[in-house]
Amino acid sequence: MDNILELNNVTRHFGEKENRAEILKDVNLQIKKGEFVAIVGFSGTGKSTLINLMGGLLEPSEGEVRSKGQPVTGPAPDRGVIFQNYSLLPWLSVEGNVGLAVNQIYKDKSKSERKAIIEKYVDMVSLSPAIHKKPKELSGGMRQRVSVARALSMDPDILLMDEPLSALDALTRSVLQDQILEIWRSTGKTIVLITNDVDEGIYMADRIIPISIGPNATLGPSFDINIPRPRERKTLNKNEEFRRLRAEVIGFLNEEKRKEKSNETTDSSSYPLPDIAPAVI
Ligand SMILES: Nc1ncnc2c1ncn2[C@@H]1O[C@H](COP(=O)(O)OP(=O)(O)OP(=O)(O)O)[C@@H](O)[C@H]1O
Repeated sequence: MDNILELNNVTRHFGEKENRAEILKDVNLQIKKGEFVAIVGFSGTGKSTLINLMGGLLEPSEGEVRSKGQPVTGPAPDRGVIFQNYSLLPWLSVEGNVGLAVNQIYKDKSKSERKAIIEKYVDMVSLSPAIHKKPKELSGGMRQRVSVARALSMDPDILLMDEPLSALDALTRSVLQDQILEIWRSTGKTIVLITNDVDEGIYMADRIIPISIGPNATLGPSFDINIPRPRERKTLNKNEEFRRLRAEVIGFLNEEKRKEKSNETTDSSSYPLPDIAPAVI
């Protein structure tokens, strides 16, 4: 099967000369249509940079991103991005926020057709009773559902999710995990989920890929998750495959942390002496 999304030797830095920061290096990734891939890593390693590259919101410094075989040169409606911070317009209702995307994509449709599309996606995330509410009247989980509905309303082939659930409490988080899984199952979309939670990645995805710690962060090995669906949340941590995968992915991440620490201690320039006067004995 052809890859719907491909990253070939992608490198990305920010700044120039003494301010140059090497964030990602030689990132290679192939994603098949309909796959659910989770990318997991520590904070600040370059996960958002990676999703922005996939979404066409950032350009690679080297290498290329391809979507359905074509080079990605900017954002496009077939790649919907869902951000961690919801990014809703506070003065618009749920209907208005989802409508922004719908009006942009379905310019040729009549007002009533567009209204029906908005309602369909608001319903898909179970927010119909709150359709006229403004973001400040919604909980964090509800706001995130609005941003999911907004991304879905453009009917993208690929949903790129940048830690969409990390600001939510555990209970809301698990409800939304299941809602996203149901949307994935019923629509057949391809999903890339960035997360800082290994368990979440294994519960939801077909594959989980840890990302190393930068500078020059890159993707680690890809672990296939051979746990039948639907996965039973309550008994998952007793599942042998779950435990093995969890140990391997956490093992990779811990080893990364250990390497980072040992680099810090051998590099005296990044290990300044404390600014205190010696004690008089
Ligand atoms: N536009 C930018 N200019 C300069 N540096 C940037 C820019 N965007 C990101 N960075 C740097 O790149 C590194 C990776 O950032 P990124 O947001 O991709 O990490 P992350 O893994 O998503 O972090 P978190 O999990 O905390 O959201 C950070 O050191 C950040 O300061």
